[in-house]
Amino acid sequence: MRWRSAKMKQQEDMRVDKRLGFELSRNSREKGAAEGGREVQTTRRQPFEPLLPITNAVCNVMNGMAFGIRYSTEDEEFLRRVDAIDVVSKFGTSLTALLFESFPWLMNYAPGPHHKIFDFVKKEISFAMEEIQKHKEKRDCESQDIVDHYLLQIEKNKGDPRSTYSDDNLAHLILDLFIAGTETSATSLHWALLLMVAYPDIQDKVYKEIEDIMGSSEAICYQDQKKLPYTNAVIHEVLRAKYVFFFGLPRECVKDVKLRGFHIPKGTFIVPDLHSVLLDPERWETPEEFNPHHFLDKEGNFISREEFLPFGIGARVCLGEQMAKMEIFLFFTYLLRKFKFQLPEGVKELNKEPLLGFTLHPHPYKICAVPRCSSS
Ligand code: HEM
Repeated sequence: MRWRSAKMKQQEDMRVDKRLGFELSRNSREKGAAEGGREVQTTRRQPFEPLLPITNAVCNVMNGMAFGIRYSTEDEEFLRRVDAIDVVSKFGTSLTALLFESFPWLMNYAPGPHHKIFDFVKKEISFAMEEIQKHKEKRDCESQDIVDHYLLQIEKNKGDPRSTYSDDNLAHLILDLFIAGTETSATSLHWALLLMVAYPDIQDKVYKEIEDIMGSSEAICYQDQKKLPYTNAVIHEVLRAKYVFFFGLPRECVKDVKLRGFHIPKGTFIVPDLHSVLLDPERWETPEEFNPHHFLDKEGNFISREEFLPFGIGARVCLGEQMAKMEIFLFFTYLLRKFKFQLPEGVKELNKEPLLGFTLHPHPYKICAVPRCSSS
């Protein structure tokens, strides 16, 4: 089966059975994200680049969700896998990958990084296959992670010739989740810390709100975002102002469509431009500025905006939207409560422009994390 059609089929599986993955118990996701936040923390006052600890933490949350395993961030196997996932994600969002999707027969002959990628993919798939096997061997336990839930579906659909549930599809589906869900969330958090350093007043307001509302001892859970309107607005504004994709995922039109007078024939490739919505000057008061007030009313209450579409919209909206929102909220609040992030001595400012690519990363930067008195 071709790469693209195989991917669609596995994601369809996820949507068909709502209990899979994102309907897993909220507790396990929250616990995972909070533990991940702890891994990002550093008590070093020395300048450090936060991307690696953030990526490790996000990757570990995914490991927990998919396989029910958590690694020590020193673990060599874990670091090898994070590296492989990073390489595959970067390839998956590159122009070479788009070319490969469009002309697979041609790309098989062309030299380029995609040949190396296949080795990484094979290793990740065989890792997933081993984990699936281990899960099968101890099937007496309660269903806890994506593999457990999916294996249950394979069993239930045994004998149905139309069923697409299989070990192979499961392994590819998990790889897709790692690719779609690691770099995106990690990049958003990378932007969030940069912006907090660039706008220390906003950082202090977030800290004050968390301290005033939550106190310093209470653990924060995802529902608390309702009690923290300013913090919630800041996170939404990070996702809007520093949107992580250069352009949306390409889609293929499956039938002739008429849209606002335009005829779009079946088979047309559509590349959505979500920046046109997220930075629309007719919709946002100060589209180019980082301004949390886009999501606050005059009384300081959080307001949802229909123009806020970083996860897309419609039938193929981001599958991990809820998980990403939860992860970013929990990591962000955990870190801002523990540390004041600031520029290293002698550094005047950070570059707020993105590096151009399919995913829009900040330029590499270093910051200091100074423990907050009440939580150190
Ligand atoms: C800040 C974080 C994230 C952003 C901004 C984001 C954004 C998006 C966007 C714009 C799409 C395309 C939607 C469309 O075509 O209409 C998408 C698709 C997808 N996302 Fe995310 N995403 C994020 C995190 C995640 C996470 C954490 C996961 C999984 C754990 C995930 C899994 C997926 C999958 C599987 C698809 C393909 C869905 C399909 O084709 O039906 N994403 N995402």
